Amino acid sequence: MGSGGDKSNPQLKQAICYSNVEARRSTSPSVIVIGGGFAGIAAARALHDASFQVIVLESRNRIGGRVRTDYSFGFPVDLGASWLHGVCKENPLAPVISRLGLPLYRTSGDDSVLYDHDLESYALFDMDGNQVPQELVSQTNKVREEFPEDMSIEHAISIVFERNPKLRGFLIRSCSGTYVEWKAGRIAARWTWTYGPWLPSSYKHTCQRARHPIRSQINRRKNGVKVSVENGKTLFADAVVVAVPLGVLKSNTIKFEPRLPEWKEEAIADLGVGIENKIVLHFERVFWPNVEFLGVVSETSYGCSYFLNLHKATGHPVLVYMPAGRLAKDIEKLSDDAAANFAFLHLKKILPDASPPIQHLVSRWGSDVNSLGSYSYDAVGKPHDLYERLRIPVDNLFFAGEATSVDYPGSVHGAYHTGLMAAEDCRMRVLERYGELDLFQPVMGEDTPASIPLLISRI
Ligand SMILES: Cc1cc2nc3c(=O)[nH]c(=O)nc-3n(C[C@H](O)[C@H](O)[C@H](O)COP(=O)(O)OP(=O)(O)OC[C@H]3O[C@@H](n4cnc5c(N)ncnc54)[C@H](O)[C@@H]3O)c2cc1C
Repeated sequence: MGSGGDKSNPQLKQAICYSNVEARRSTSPSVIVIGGGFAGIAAARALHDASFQVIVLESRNRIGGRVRTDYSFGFPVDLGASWLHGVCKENPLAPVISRLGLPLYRTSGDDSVLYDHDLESYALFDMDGNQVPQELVSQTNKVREEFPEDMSIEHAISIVFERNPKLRGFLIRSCSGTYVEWKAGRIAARWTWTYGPWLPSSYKHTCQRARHPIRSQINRRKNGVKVSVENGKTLFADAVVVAVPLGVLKSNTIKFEPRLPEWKEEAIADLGVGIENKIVLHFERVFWPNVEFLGVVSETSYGCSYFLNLHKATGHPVLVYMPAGRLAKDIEKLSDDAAANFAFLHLKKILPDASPPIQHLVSRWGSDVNSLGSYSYDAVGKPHDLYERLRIPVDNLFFAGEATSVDYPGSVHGAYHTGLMAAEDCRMRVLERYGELDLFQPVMGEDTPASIPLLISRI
């Protein structure tokens, strides 16, 4: 059995420097990017292209962050992100994916591609193994669309009950068992989450391989920033882009000197971080129905489950169990074997003849010190401007990452987009200081193709 646990390396190793020295003057500005996920790499790339000297500090021995593809089964499996949400509408990553010619596989429920989403692709079962009628599932989606204002998910579900008392039993169970539960009672129901095309051959293609460092103290100075990393090494630059996860910012692993302003600290404290994990089960053969998702509904949220059928998109006999919220947190306390067994027992409830998996992978995004959570979320009753507050620069410190994205929080394209925005803010600020506005290239290159057709297939 393989383990999907991310082998983090908190020890400082070495910094990676993107150097294009020939192309620069000796006065070319410098930036340190902390965090090599999509946000950090996007910022680093953009600033490098704008003639900055860029150092990326990354605490794992890989880049990609919450995008992680595992090949131990002999084919790619994503333990973090795998969907490109809203890709046909306004996903800023779409042109990158197109340029790389990566094939996409379309899954159900995207409100742009599949507005008439094909609910036949879902299969929810109750504890007796009976399939839950599809119209019950669609009611939850309908409520999501109707209520743009801030409200808890519990409240939203109660509205469905008022309107459709006969749905009561089923709805509470099916909702609490899927992605709603992981936010339940705590997240504001803004209903912006959409399901979109999915990239079966993994996100990894859009990252580059590299190895690097960190753990730090950031000292803001009038003329630049000093970053002291845990092995005693000190780096100086004109600016810093902080692109670590919100969970890491909350943990205070990175010290800011002087302290960040109160409004920024509040944003870090008040935005929520939720957990969702993937337990990937590799079987000898397929024995389940040909649907995209298999769900189990039950009286308690712990009895509910949600499996993604990778076979439909990849042809491999793989199911991905996706626990969220408190359940995900509790499962992280189990060993990999016990976690896989827990998922398998859920599967046996609906498919009693299921044969055990031959391999498994288990993610632990909540306890991994390099992420400390899976996604940011907007908590009920908290101010609505927290994502923006988290993004706003503080002097020569710039912030990027999914939790700084007003438009697309909790997503890869949100992270990517904020990386580009932070790079542009950084470029402008440093230019103000250098006073040579024509020296550097704009960060958002004009050569970005407006639209390249995406390769979206449906097997
Ligand atoms: C299970 C799961 C499924 C998901 N599914 C999807 C999906 O289908 N589609 C989608 O769009 N999004 C999805 N997401 C969300 C998406 O993965 C994230 O929003 C996105 O990858 C975040 O990118 P980021 O650059 O902001 O942060 P990260 O990718 O987390 O990058 C931050 C980087 O900072 C590094 N770091 C941490 N601490 C330090 C430190 N002290 N010093 C230096 N470096 C540090 C980390 O190692 C990491 O590389 C999913 C997430 C999870 C966990």
